[in-house]
Amino acid sequence: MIELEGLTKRFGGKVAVDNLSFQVRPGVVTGFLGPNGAGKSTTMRMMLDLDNPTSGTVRIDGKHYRDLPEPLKYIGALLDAKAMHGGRSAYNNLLCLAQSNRIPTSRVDEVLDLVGLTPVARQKSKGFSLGMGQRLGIAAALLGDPEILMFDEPVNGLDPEGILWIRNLMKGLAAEGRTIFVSSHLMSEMALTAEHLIVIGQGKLLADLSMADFIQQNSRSYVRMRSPQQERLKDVLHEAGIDAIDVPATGTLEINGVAAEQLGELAAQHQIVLHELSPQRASLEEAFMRMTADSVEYHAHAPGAGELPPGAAADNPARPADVPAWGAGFDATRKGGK
Ligand SMILES: Nc1ncnc2c1ncn2[C@@H]1O[C@H](COP(=O)(O)OP(=O)(O)OP(=O)(O)O)[C@@H](O)[C@H]1O
Repeated sequence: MIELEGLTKRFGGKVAVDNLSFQVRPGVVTGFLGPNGAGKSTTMRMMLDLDNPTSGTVRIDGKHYRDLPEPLKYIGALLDAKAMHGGRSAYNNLLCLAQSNRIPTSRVDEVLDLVGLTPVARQKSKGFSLGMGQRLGIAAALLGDPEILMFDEPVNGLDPEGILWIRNLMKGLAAEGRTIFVSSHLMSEMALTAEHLIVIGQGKLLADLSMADFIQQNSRSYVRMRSPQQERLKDVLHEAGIDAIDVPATGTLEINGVAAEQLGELAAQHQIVLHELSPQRASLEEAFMRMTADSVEYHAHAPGAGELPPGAAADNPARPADVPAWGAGFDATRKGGK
């Protein structure tokens, strides 16, 4: 278990982490999300005592990091895969870590095997590809067989097979009852890996909830309809008092707040042929973009480019102007702490 209480970090006048309080619980993979510059790495560094908080505390299994007798046996972390000594072999990098943390040498071969680096164990790590470097960093995190593991962007540089491997590894470690805390910008990957989410923006807590609740509360669901008798369908919907949004790009209609069953029956009553009748649920990416739209520090302003994915917020007529950017269902009282 990791517990943060009022954690704050200022760099000069800049507040990088702003009064963060949350817990990371064992037995599930907890995803850590936030736009660029939100304060994720700074938070993780303070969790590992690599940065001093301006105020607030982090406890690892109830203790401050510096009071853990052999920290690697409690918490393993992959923060920067390039932090390894390039002139040393993969084996020697891990051996040094093992010896300085009183971890049996036999564990070095075990973790090398676990991450698939045994064939290159004696090669200098400076010749490693990005993906091999990530695997070595993960091996180092696993060395002390810790109950808590933290990974900052662990799938960076990994190929699809490597991404699948780390996903299964993290899920497997969580299933063993360990605490797994992972940051990633790859929303599709996070959606497949994490069960719980902590979301921050400009250093502040925006959400602390399950993946399912996060998506449900921060995205709209709607029904998509397509018919070869589209104009007739629009008239029928209009007569029934149902608002349909025309999406010319896809030749579809989008309907909010009416069940697909009801729409299908209405079409059938009027003998309208349907080529599509599909309930839509937004992706984690859309939910994330909606929630963090107000706290993105660095916007790209390409001509004509929207800042949200298709269907989200600004270009989405379904989102009324008075709905806050984190979505209609999101409980604003959750902002800043549970
Ligand atoms: N050593 C430092 N000195 C001054 N400012 C810093 C320092 N480290 C981080 N910051 C600032 O603190 C804020 C949070 O940075 P941090 O790297 O923690 O964000 P992040 O969420 O990890 O971002 P990214 O997703 O881009 O990695 C940023 O505005 C950053 O510029």
